[in-house]
Amino acid sequence: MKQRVVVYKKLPEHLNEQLRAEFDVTFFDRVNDGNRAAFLESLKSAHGIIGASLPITNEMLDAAPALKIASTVSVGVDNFDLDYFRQRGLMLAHTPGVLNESTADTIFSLILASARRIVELAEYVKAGNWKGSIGEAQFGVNVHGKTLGLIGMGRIGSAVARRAHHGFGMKILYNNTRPNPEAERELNATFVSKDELLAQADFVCLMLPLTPETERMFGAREFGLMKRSGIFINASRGRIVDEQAMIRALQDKTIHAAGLDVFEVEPLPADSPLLALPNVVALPHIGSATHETRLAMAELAVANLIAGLRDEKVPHLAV
Ligand SMILES: NC(=O)c1ccc[n+]([C@@H]2O[C@H](COP(=O)([O-])OP(=O)(O)OC[C@H]3O[C@@H](n4cnc5c(N)ncnc54)[C@H](O)[C@@H]3O)[C@@H](O)[C@H]2O)c1
Ligand SMILES: O=C(O)[C@H](O)CO
Repeated sequence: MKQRVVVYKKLPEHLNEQLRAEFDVTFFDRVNDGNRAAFLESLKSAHGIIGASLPITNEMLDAAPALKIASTVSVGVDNFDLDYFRQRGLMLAHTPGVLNESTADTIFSLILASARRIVELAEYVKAGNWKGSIGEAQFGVNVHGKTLGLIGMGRIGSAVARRAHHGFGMKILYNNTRPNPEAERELNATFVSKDELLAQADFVCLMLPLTPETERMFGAREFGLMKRSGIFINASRGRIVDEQAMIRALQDKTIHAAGLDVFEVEPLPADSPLLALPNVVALPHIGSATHETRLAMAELAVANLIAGLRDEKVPHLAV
C-alpha cells in the first residue's frame, strides 16, 4: 500500500507528479475556512505532510497518528512546536541555504528604500507632485560607509553582511548566539553586545528565528537605545518585535525609519497605523519570493519529504 501524503501549498506541477508517482496524495492549494474540515480529515491517515504558512498545531498532529514527517517549504520552523515533534519522535524538515541570497537581496532593498525614501518618492512622482527640482524635503541619507548592526549573523545575516561590506563599504557590528569567526575574518565584522550595537548602528537589522526566547525581544527599551537617525529593518519574523512599541518609536521619531517584510499579524491589516507612516516601507513577506528561489525551496522540501518517507537520510532536518 502506498504511503499517504497531504500537500497544503500549491507546488509546481512536476513536483506534484513526482509525489503522485510514489504516494497516495491529497492536494490543498492552501487551507482556508472552506476546506479546513477536509484538511483535518486528510491528516487522519497521513504519513507525510508538506506545505507552508499554516500553523500546524499539536491538536492537528494528535489527529495524525501515522505521521512520520512534516516538510515545510520555508527555513523558519515557527509554525511548529519543536518540543512536541521531539516528544512524538516526528521529523520536521525545512529549506535552509537555498533562499539566503534572495532574502539578503530583499533585506538590502529595504535598507536602500528606507534610507533613500524610494517608495515614498516614487509615489510622489506617480501622483504628479514632481513640479520642479527637488530640495532638502526629499533628501534621504547615505547607506554606503555607514554602520550596519546585525542581530543574528547566521546564513542570511552573513549574506546581508557580505553585500554591506563588499558592495557598500559599510562597517559591520553583530550580535549572535555565538561569535561567527568567518564573518569576522572575511567581512571585518565585530561582535558586540546588543546594547552597544543599538547605540552605534545606523541600520539595525534583525535576522533571527522566532523562538520562545526571541519572541518580543525587541521593544520600547531597544528602540530607545537606537540612534534617533537609526533605521530599523526586520525581515525575520514580526513577533520578534513589540509592534506597538515600534509604531510609537516611528510616530514620535525615536527612530528615523523602518523597512519591514514581516509583521505580528500577516497579512498586515489595512488599518495598521504602520501604513499611515511615510517613514515605513512595508512589504508582503517577500523575502525569498523569486521564481527561482521558490522553485529551489519547493524542490528541496519535496526531496526532504521523500527521503523521510523512504527512511533515507533527510537532507535538512530541523528536528
Ligand atoms: N522574510 C522572509 O521571507 C524570510 C526568509 C527567510 C528566512 N526568514 C527568517 O529568517 C530566520 C533566519 O534564517 P537563517 O537561515 O539565517 O537562520 P540561521 O539559523 O542561519 O541564523 C539565525 C542566527 O540567529 C542567531 N540567534 C538566535 N537567537 C539569537 C538571539 N537571541 N540573539 C542573537 N542571535 C541569535 C543564531 O545564532 C543564528 O546565527 C528564519 O528563521 C526565518 O524566520 C525570513
Ligand atoms: O522562513 C522562510 O523561509 C520565509 O519566511 C519564507 O516563508
